[in-house]
Amino acid sequence: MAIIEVSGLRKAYGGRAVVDGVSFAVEEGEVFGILGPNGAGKTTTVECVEGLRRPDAGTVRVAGYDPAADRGPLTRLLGAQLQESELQPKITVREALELYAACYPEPADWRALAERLGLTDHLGTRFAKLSGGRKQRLFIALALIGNPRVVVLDELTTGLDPRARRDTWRLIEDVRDSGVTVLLVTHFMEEAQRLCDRIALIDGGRVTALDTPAGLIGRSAGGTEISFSPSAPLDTRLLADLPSVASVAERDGRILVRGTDETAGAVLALLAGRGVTALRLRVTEATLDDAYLDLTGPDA
Ligand SMILES: Nc1ncnc2c1ncn2[C@@H]1O[C@H](COP(=O)(O)OP(=O)(O)OP(=O)(O)O)[C@@H](O)[C@H]1O
Repeated sequence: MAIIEVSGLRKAYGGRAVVDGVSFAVEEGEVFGILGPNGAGKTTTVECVEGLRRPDAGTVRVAGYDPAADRGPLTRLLGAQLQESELQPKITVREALELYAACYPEPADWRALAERLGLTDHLGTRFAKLSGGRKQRLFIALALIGNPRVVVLDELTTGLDPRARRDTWRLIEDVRDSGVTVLLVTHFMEEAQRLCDRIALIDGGRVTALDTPAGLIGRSAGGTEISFSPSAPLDTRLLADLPSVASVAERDGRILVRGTDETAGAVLALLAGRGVTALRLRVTEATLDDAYLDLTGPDA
């Protein structure tokens, strides 16, 4: 069942449409990613979902509520980590967690959240003195403190070091496993590939592709690339005739075959049938990075 439904969403600033007919539905319990170039309209879209901006046209529903009109119920069911958030400079981590926990009828255990996010040793530190990464972790904790059904995370791990980023991914997986729906805006392909069940690519204010990470990768022109040096002369037309092969090239005695994830098996079977060995064989799979570059405009 869809818990977030966005349909024909439009938003213009100064007469310029920055979100121009965006539609998608997020199923309850999934991690749904929004990817796209700078200025594509991702934050504006999720801000309409959070009720922070009022759409010019289209509808947004979160668990059946209109975020722009039903502020009360929305606050109880949706937690948000904003892209550029600030707190009072003098507030300590403990005070912020206690203050936010007090705003919700059934808050999460803030000490457990602080522990999970590596903030326990910094409970007495004032916000202004926190490093960028610790501020980010505090905002994630505050997004989760109301025990939300839906959490919106905008550039979740920007500014985190690689270890903190991986810890945060595990936290998000735990959050997802507990049944919370996650709407995630990110620029990190590895993050999207690991965490997201489905991804909407937004470019120029429109959804240009919506699929699973594997589905998007499958659409990439790169596909799978197999390269090898044949142990004996081989007629490359035989390779080109294989059903899953997109192209075959020969360079410096090496043969380069592009195709799908079925191509490597087909090529190796053909070689085996002819008694030819693939020397120095390399198989490279396209990544979400390749798919992203193929599927978004040149400004990406
Ligand atoms: N309040 C505003 N007033 C005028 N223009 C705005 C406002 N907020 C955003 N914009 C413009 O709208 C466009 C879309 O912005 P948005 O923040 O939604 O993009 P984004 O995809 O989240 O980008 P990024 O990846 O850089 O965060 C940008 O050109 C931005 O400059």
